[in-house]
Amino acid sequence: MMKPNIKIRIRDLRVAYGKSPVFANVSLDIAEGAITAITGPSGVGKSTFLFSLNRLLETENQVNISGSILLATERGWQDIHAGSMDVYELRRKVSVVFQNPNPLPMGIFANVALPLRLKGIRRKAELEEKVIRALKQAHLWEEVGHRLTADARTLSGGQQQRLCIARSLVMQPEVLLLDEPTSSLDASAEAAIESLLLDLKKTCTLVLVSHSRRQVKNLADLEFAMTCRDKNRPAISAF
Ligand SMILES: Nc1ncnc2c1ncn2[C@@H]1O[C@H](COP(=O)(O)OP(=O)(O)OP(=O)(O)O)[C@@H](O)[C@H]1O
Repeated sequence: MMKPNIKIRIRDLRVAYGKSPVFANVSLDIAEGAITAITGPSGVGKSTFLFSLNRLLETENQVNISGSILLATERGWQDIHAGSMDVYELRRKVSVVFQNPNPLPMGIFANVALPLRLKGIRRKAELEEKVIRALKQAHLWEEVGHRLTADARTLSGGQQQRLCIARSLVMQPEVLLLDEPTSSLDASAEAAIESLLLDLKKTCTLVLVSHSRRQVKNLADLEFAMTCRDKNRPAISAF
């Protein structure tokens, strides 16, 4: 079997809130075009790890991050913490889908078009083309194509989550970070998202935090389990 290309290279990563570390000494490679699952008990730091990959933790107070996270780009390896890295550009390339769907209080089309509008795209034809493509890619077009102006909050939970995935996909991300994306959904909505994720790895690198053994077994190409090394200091963990 050919060795996979590496999309994200993480070395000696340590994250602490104030003085207390959540984890330290985390080094691993995320393979390109694969689904990498991050598993482990509640509170071990899975979301913290995931959100470090597109600098989302910087919105938290008192967070201390050390170590390196390198992203493979068309210009070679780029350190995501380098001064030359534009954080908005990073988050366009490395996008997040949260545990609970978070559509904005506006129409279905408007939700998916929002990142494009924020980037200054105004041409109607371009917006339409990109939004429709993202909705199709997110396996949602068939269900919503006839009611694009309806409030996104009228969609079912599973449809809302696929809408949020479409909102990420509209910027054509290279990496999708998924934080337990199906844990708030029923079994049929979960199955729809799982088949979508398998499809997406043709175009994206996926990092999936999951609690479900079944999901990890069915979807993941690789798994990293976060564990607490020491019961008395459960904040420190390693893969
Ligand atoms: N903003 C914050 N300030 C301080 N501590 C935090 C903050 N966010 C998370 N923590 C702590 O960091 C640790 C790891 O939390 P995190 O949410 O990453 O764990 P997790 O493995 O994703 O948990 P779960 O599976 O329950 O979602 C926990 O002890 C949590 O209380």
